[in-house]
Amino acid sequence: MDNYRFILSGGGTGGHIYPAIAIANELKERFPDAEILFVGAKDRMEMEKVPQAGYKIEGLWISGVQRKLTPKNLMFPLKVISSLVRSASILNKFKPHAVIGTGGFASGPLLKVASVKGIPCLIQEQNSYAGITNKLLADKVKKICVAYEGMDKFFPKDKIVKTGNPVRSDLISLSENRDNAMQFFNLDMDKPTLLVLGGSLGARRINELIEDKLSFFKTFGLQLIWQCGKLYYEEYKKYDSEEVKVYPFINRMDFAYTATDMIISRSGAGAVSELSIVGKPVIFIPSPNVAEDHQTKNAKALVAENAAVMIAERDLDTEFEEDFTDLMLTKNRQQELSDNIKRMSLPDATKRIVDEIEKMLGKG
Ligand SMILES: CC(=O)N[C@H]1[C@@H](OP(=O)(O)OP(=O)(O)OC[C@H]2O[C@@H](n3ccc(=O)[nH]c3=O)[C@H](O)[C@@H]2O)O[C@H](CO)[C@@H](O)[C@@H]1O
Repeated sequence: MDNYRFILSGGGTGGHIYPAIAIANELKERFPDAEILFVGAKDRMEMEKVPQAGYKIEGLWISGVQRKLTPKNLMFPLKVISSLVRSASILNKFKPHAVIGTGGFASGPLLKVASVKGIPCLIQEQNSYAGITNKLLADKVKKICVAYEGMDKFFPKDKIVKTGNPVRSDLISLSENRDNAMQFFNLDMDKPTLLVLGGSLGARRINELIEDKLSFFKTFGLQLIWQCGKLYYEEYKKYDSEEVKVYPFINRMDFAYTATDMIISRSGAGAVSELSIVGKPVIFIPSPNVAEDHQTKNAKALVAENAAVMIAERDLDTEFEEDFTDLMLTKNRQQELSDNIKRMSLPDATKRIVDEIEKMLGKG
């Protein structure tokens, strides 16, 4: 039988959405007749990105809880009840054989109801520090696919499988050649290119840094692809020029990774997994605003293997120019970082997760 029905749920940021899309693509590859439905949160990024990837999505009325007491929080219990009812109705109608959650608040109510109904559920945790939704679901689900060691601090040991993080297949084997990629961004073939990534939503402090260093980058003859984030685009689009290409969001990450010689990036779990596969020199600037400072931990794991450079936001003013110059001028060091980061990649993560889904279905 391969006319299975699967529901994938996760979202809020790209870090939860793209793993779900990668898993869906692999399910479609193995079970071409399978029906796939996504469930996300209304008004969040997944409502746009999932249909772009060719899948149907239903949106729940749900959001995270704010740390402070706000009017939005007063609505939270209502939202949870409404989402639980809506999840039950989606599950009754679609009758999935398995449900996969990739984190973010939308996956909470859906997987909760699915597990109560006895539908086999699997969750995938991208970070070395477990997200709250996945922690709450851990007892109810059958399997938990993780990317880091030591996750039994958060989850029951017997459910954990270390698979790595799913990466979209077009990023696993970059098939585009550099000329096409440069043409796509309208860049000069003969100049070195720096890619700046602020995570799926953009990063204010990285944008401020880049704005401040534009003439510094020019001294190296660099051209830039600068993903500033949807929220910040109005502020930074004025810098878009022949040598600096400013984007709210890059849909063709395959082109972006192919075009560039050097990368400055946040160290969200997805970025780290992708950049390990891409194998180019990276300077990580972790977000200090995430739970348990997990982006710093992600980046440090690479720095410990001499596979990337990391600069904390608080050190940017004093260290950035020196570290960047060092790396730009030392080709050997660039090569060393490229080789070492590539060694840390786990390119078959998606396949391994789908193997686990098959086992849950009693196959494989
Ligand atoms: C601020 C915040 O809460 N960040 C979290 C969020 O990061 P964030 O949402 O930034 O996610 P990741 O770094 O994990 O992944 C970003 C994903 O977005 C894609 N992308 C990004 C920019 C762009 O222009 N185009 C594009 O397609 C990347 O290719 C990648 O697939 O989820 C991660 C995974 O749970 C966490 O580790 C991060 O700490």
